[in-house]
Amino acid sequence: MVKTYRHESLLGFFKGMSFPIASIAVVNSVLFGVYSNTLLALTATSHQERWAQPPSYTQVFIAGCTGGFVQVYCLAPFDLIKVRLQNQTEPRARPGSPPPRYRGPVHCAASICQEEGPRGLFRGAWALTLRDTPTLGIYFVTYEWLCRQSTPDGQNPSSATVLVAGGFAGITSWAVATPLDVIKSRMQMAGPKHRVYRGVLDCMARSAQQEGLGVFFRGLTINSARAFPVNAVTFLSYEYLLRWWG
Ligand SMILES: CN(C)C(=N)NCCC[C@H](N)C(=O)O
Repeated sequence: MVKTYRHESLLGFFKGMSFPIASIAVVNSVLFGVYSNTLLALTATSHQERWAQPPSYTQVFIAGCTGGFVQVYCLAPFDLIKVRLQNQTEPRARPGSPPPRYRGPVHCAASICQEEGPRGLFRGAWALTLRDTPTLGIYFVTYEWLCRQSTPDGQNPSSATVLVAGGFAGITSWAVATPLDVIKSRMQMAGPKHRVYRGVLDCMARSAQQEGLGVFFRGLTINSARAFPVNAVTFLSYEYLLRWWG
């Protein structure tokens, strides 16, 4: 934090923020929409009946994995641009200094398309699929399990339960996802001119060889600190929106 502040001022902390904001509504709608509809197809019970006739954990896991798999293809380009902008550490342009490689999200997207072709926007998508498919299964199972543990059978969980269960589901999912998150970000940073890795396994092996196993847990603390409030609010919004409109 200190280094980022000294080098890039407060603005350094907000780098790459506009794209995640634009994308989060779309990505979460796809994730929760596919999850709910898969659960509906598997159990034939609506969201209102879900706490009275709870689905099995296997059904929740399959629905979560399906949601995770589908949302990757909306998330991949936004995530790539975020990672490229966040890793660009030049101070803000001063008169006379060379401009940064990417001037903003739109310029970043256009440069990637120009230099790497439109498929370049999906660089790292395979690693993202490996990260998100099982992780989102675990995410929804953790949430369901925590809600059921602290709610009498057949009743809707309280808001406090939803907040705590959502927060811990977020932390658990990031604990599981962090090793592949590290690999995914490394693969996204490699361009066609600097293709550093031959694939996910090569990236894993070389990162572990060069930096030790600790490399797979980089960012875990900050991801977990962020995950609790973000996912508490995400699940509370999901539950209430479906109760009102579902
Ligand atoms: C890769 N992982 C850990 C997940 N996709 N976890 C589910 C939570 C997603 C939520 N939008 C967040 O950013 O925390």
